[in-house]
Amino acid sequence: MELVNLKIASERVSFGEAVQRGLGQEQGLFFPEAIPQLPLDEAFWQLDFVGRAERVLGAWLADELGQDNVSALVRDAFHFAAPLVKANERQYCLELFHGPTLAFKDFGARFLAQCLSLLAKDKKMTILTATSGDTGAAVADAFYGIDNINVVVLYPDGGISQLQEKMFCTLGNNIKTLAVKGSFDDCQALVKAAFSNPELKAQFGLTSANSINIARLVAQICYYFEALAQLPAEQRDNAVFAVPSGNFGNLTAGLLAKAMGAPIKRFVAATNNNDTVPRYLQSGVWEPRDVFATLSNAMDVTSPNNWPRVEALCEQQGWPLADIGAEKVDEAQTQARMKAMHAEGYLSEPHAAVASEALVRQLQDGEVGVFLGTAHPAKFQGAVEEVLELDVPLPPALAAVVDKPILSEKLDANYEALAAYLQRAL
Ligand SMILES: N[C@@H](CCOP(=O)(O)O)C(=O)O
Repeated sequence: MELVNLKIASERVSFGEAVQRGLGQEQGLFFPEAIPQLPLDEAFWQLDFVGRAERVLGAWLADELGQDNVSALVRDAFHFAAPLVKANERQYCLELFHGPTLAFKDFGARFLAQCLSLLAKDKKMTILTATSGDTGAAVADAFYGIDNINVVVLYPDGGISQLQEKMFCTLGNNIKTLAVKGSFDDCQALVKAAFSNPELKAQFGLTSANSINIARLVAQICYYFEALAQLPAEQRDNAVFAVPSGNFGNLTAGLLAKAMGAPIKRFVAATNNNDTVPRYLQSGVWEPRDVFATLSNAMDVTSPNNWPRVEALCEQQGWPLADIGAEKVDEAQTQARMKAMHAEGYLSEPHAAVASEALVRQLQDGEVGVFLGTAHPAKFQGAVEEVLELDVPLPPALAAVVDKPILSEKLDANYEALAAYLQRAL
């Protein structure tokens, strides 16, 4: 697998280098030069999730890492299910929240942790990561207690749910958390600025665990094939995927699955009021606005990091960008959809409701909708209980942290403050 820096075409790296470096020069994202194809015979669809993921990731990585290593990484990373659950007559939810931190980020974060332990062995490293809610917990869980790796997570102070915060800001040990006085976009910009300083990068062995990191994305490809495998075979060619979108890593992974041959009919990028992409696809003008705080806070992102990869992939594959549907779902529409889904017998948190609403608007005759359930409803207990007027019990992973104290430090949203923190704390 050779990857090219989308900003500096002469910078080409292997998968192993890309994973350890995170981001290329001039903050360029690494992008695969060629997309491997998968033979999608009936035997492939009959495999279990882990067996299928071994094939999917083997197609990308076996040449470089060896298929035995790839299989071992997959088996250690993916030990939880991704069930496809019928939400109503025309829509299924691909529930990606049955991992240790109850969000889809567990797939990518755990696979990245496995990759780094294979590739970097005992090298001292620092994972610098920005989160709008779910990435932080998944990364913290995946790297907790690993001796040679420190994790520093930046999140918008007051911008994530209390339970999301409890999941990664109460751990201590090698997990350091910074409540930044700013938005998620500020956090992400700080992380990228740190990667752009070669001395700082070398001093601390900085790398990223956001979807900047290609290991996160290739892992996420696997569950798109899983959804198709679980659909009734006669519906497999008519599936429209609605992806709750913040940083657009999840949509990028879906497009990569399609480029590998997954028979996905089309995608709908579903955003909340932070609608930079839907506006861009309408007007052709890229115009991020100030962040808007919503119930679906993990999608409160106005400068989605992965968009250059989406554009590069569409160009590489000859797909018109306009083929990607995009829907903005506002707060009232999100709440109305949560209520409608509950009446239909499905309990949803706000992010999945945004995606389900996008399907309601976009599904055409003969199509079947799959929306991604990116987080467990209990992670948004407050919002779900208020909107649906019911009690949401906490699963054990949340009950275990709910009474623990938050250990985060506050940080001003400026680069000097972050650099000084790293010098002092690591
Ligand atoms: N929505 C994310 C924001 C970071 O996205 P990532 O996929 O690039 O890690 C979150 O929940 O933290």
